Amino acid sequence: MTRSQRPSNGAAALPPDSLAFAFSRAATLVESVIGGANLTDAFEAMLLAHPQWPDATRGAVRDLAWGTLRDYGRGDALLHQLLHKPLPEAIHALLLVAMYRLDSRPEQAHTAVNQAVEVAAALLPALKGVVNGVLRNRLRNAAALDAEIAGDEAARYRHPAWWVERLRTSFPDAWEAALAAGNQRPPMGLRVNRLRASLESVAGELDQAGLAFRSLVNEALVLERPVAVAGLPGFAEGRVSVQDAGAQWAARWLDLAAGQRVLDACAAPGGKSAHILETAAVNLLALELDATRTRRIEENFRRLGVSAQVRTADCRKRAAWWDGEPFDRILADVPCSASGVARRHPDIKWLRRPEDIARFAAQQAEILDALWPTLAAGGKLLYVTCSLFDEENGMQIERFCSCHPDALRLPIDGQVECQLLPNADHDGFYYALVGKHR
Ligand SMILES: C[S@@+](CC[C@H](N)C(=O)[O-])C[C@H]1O[C@@H](n2cnc3c(N)ncnc32)[C@H](O)[C@@H]1O
Repeated sequence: MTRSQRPSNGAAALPPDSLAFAFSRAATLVESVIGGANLTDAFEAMLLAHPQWPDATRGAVRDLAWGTLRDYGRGDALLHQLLHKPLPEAIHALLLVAMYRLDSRPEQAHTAVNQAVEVAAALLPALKGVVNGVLRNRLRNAAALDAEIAGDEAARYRHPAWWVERLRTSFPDAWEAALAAGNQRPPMGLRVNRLRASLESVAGELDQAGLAFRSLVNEALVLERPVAVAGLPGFAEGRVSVQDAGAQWAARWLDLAAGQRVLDACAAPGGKSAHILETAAVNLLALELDATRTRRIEENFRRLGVSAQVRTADCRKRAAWWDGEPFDRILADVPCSASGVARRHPDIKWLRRPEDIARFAAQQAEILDALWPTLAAGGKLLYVTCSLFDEENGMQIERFCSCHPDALRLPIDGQVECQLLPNADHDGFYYALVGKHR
């Protein structure tokens, strides 16, 4: 980068309530993710450094960064057509954000171009003409450019080509709908804490607050429009929690009864553990590898008025946490590719590599094999991922059952297994239930 191409700190001088300011901050996040950073961590660090930002600024930066990264496959392909030589990373990221805005708010196209040029003027004045030219070119030649990238799968489906191929193979009738749903903003699911409220009373509170919702068969509620948690009636008092509707099957399918010994082996932030405790008076041990995340389980339990033994431990190292008493139920909600929740974490789509999936699968196999001896004869283990990839799901459980002759596949809702694909109601999850022979 030459001296005139080095970003100045001029973006700090942009008015904080302007679209230009939101563009510049969203572009910083996008640039970090392209460089390999985790989007949520980068955003949290940004907010920590700028506690004075009003909610509207935080929201605008978040919407632009998340939206740009959901659409990154398309933006990247378009820039490939529009640029003749590489630009500094900050300007490249700014163009991606501005192009996302052009697509999502076409009625404000000219404002978007002007605001992006202002950011460039503040960052790298020598390149403001380039930013202006690229964006105007995009607007002028929209149809031709769209035709040019029509054959590019990552652009068309806004997911990496290898990801598209895996879904096409696994779900010949549903892959396109799953990818399309994966590009939408995620729904906001709610769980009612039956120890403190009824479905009817929470429905009444939501009505009173003017929050429209729908109820699903598993008694999860889905808001028609997501709101900030602070604006959710009953949240602070522990009557209601935010939990995706797809995650609310775990407590049901575990077939819980009072007095059972239950293990949640990978528990943080504690959503499914809390649901278990709200469902039946069981004796629960919640394990979590990461001590910071263990604290989130404890905070959630306090808010909801439930209690259990919570420990920071690696569930694969049994000697460190198991007292030798078998469990009647085990929930193994294992770490995974998170490909079923990529619309909540769009950086995942672009940071994961195909070879990462085998690494997750190996880790999941280790966890399953380590937990199996702790399950009582006649007990049940529910295996859960938020993945759409067979290696982490059906293939994993088939491998497990073929290695453990005392393992027996049990039906879930009359099916061998349950693969939920992302849709308007819930994220993507996989469930399999395994029993142990008596
Ligand atoms: C999918 S998340 C669990 C979500 C949680 N069950 C819920 O519903 O709120 C997986 C969790 O497992 C933890 N984890 C990963 N490896 C682990 C291990 N070997 N032992 C215990 N926890 C582990 C991760 O830190 C992460 O918090």
